[in-house]
Order: sequence, then C-alpha cells, then structure tokens
Amino acid sequence: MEVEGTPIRVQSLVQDGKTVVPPQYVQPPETRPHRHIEKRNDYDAETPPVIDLSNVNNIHEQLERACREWGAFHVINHGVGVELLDEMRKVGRSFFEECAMDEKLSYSCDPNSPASEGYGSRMLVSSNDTVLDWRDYYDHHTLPLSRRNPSKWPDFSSNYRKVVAEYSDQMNALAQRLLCFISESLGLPSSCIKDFVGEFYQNITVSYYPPCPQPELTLGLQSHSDMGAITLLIQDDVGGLEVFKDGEWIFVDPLSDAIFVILADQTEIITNGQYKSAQHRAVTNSKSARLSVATFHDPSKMKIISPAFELPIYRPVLYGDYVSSWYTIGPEGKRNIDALLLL
Ligand SMILES: O=C(O)CCC(=O)C(=O)O
Ligand SMILES: [Fe+2]
Repeated sequence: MEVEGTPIRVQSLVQDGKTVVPPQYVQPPETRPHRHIEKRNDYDAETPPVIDLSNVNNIHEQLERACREWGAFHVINHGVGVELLDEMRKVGRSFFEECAMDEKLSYSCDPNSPASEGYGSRMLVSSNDTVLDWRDYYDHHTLPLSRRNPSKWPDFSSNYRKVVAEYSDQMNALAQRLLCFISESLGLPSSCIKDFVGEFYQNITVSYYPPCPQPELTLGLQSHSDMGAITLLIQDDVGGLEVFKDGEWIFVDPLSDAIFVILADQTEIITNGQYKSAQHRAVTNSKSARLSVATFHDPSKMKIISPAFELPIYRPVLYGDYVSSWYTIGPEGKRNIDALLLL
C-alpha cells in the first residue's frame, strides 16, 4: 500500500544520486543482513536442493526431503521453455529500465487496497511498515481468467502482455503438477493438496531492486513466508534471495534455467506442519539492479483451509482473514501461521 500524496519509488531515490539511504529504509540492527551479496561465497556451507523433474525414479523421496528440510528447492527440466523464462525477465526489466517514470507512474497500484494490481513500492499498510523495503514492483492479477485483464499491464514492450499471459499459463500448469507430486510424497492422493486449495488465484509480481548505496543497512524485501499455497520464482544472475534454515540465512544461487519453488503457509497448514513454508528475504547490493519474478498460487479468499490429517495442529482459517492479517500486522518471519497453532 502507498501513503497518500506523491508516490515514492526506490528507483527515483537512486536516480537522484543519493549516497546515504533515507532513514525509513534503515533496518534495526537485529534485522540487518550480517553480510551482503558481495561477500556471499565466503560463508555458505549449504544450498537448497536441485530436483530434476525428468528423473521420475526417486522424485518423491527427493521432494519429501526438500520439503521437510527446506520448504524450498530448485526444479530443473520442469517443462517450461527456458526462452519463456528469459523473455519474462527481459520484458520485466524493460518496464523498469526503459520506460519513463511518468509513464510507469500512470500504472500505479491503488494506494488504498493491499495487493492491488500495478506499479508500487510499499507492501503493507503505512502505519505498520515502519521500515521500508528497497524494492519497486509490478503486480499482475493473472488467474482465474475472470481476474486477468491485460489492458492493466504495461504495453511498453510490444510483447509484454503476451509474454505475461503465456508465463501465467505455464506456471499454473507447473504449480498444479508440483502440488500433485508433493501430495504423493506424503502418501496422499495426488489431487489432495490441490483439492484443499481449490481454484488457483494467481498473481505475478515482478520485483526490481535498484542498487543500494548502503546494502549492509537495508533489505530489498523483509523476512516473510508467502501466504498462499506455492510460489514459483525466477531471478536474474545478480542474486539476493536468501532462505532461513536452522538459524541461518542461506544464499539462493541464481540458476538461470531453474525455477525456485517456495512452499507457502497454506501448504504448511494442509500438510499439518509436516512440510514447512520457507521463510525468505531479499538482500540488496551496491553494484547492480536485481530482478525477480514471483508467481503466487493462492486459494480463493472464500476458501476455508485446514489440515488434511488427523490430530490437526492448526485451526481452520478463512483464507481471506489470513490475507487481511498478513497485510495489517505484517509478515515478520512466520508470525501469521504461528498464530494458528493449536498447541
Ligand atoms: O526477490 C526475491 O527473490 C523474493 C521475492 C519474494 O519473496 C516475494 O515477492 O514474495
Ligand atoms: Fe516471498
């Protein structure tokens, strides 16, 4: 959401040549990244697993391990053309880098409604996001088809709308396929998680992180877990995504042909906590602008989500209520899902 008045975009701050970040972007010491991207290789011991979807032999074992230990993993040989991934990154970047600010602002999202479609920078209601993310974004509503209105998307590159629509369809098919594998990996019927989620509400968010003069003080995107069922993310070769595991922030290598799968909170609820949603964040760097494209697959706001197992550890929740609390109290790690624990 935006504050009233002139919308601020991080990209404009950078173009003004600031060498010090404005105070509202400075993280308190406890959430500052201890290291930033320029130093990433010195530290990381582990990286998230890479799962080859063309290797059907032990896919369930691999998935089970990745979902239990990480809640996130790369997939390769996923059936989505690498050209389409490149095209999506290319049209996304062209909007942020080649389109004039005035024109970009003409696509601004509605400042009074969370997750509204369009160009924005603030994620939460203004009173609660006291520290701002070093990020601008464009959010597209893509599924169900009744929500898809390409005339609300940029047409700056002649093929922008066509690429986003094709990308949406391919991600939808892959997300469905993955949820089937994930159900099977828990011994559930393949359509089990898909049926609990119901028809996908899909949003595609292109995030653009301009270079930051003080990356050690900022976050591109604060620590959170995604609120829906499953997120499919691609990034460019700059890198900056980190996943929290066993008390440590782990850098996610940008693999250009891979798609990064992030389990989100509703999958954690449906699997009764056997599979955890991954807590993640994005760090900034001082040299290069970074782009990522996250495709979220969520239930309808009318859907009640509950565990698919006996002895549930979460109480059922109306998805619309879950979304409201996420946007009003803020994500702050995994506090929204923790609030549903029955224990
Ligand atoms: O930019 C990234 O890598 C992370 C994006 C993300 O987590 C989100 O949009 O929810
Ligand atoms: Fe996320």
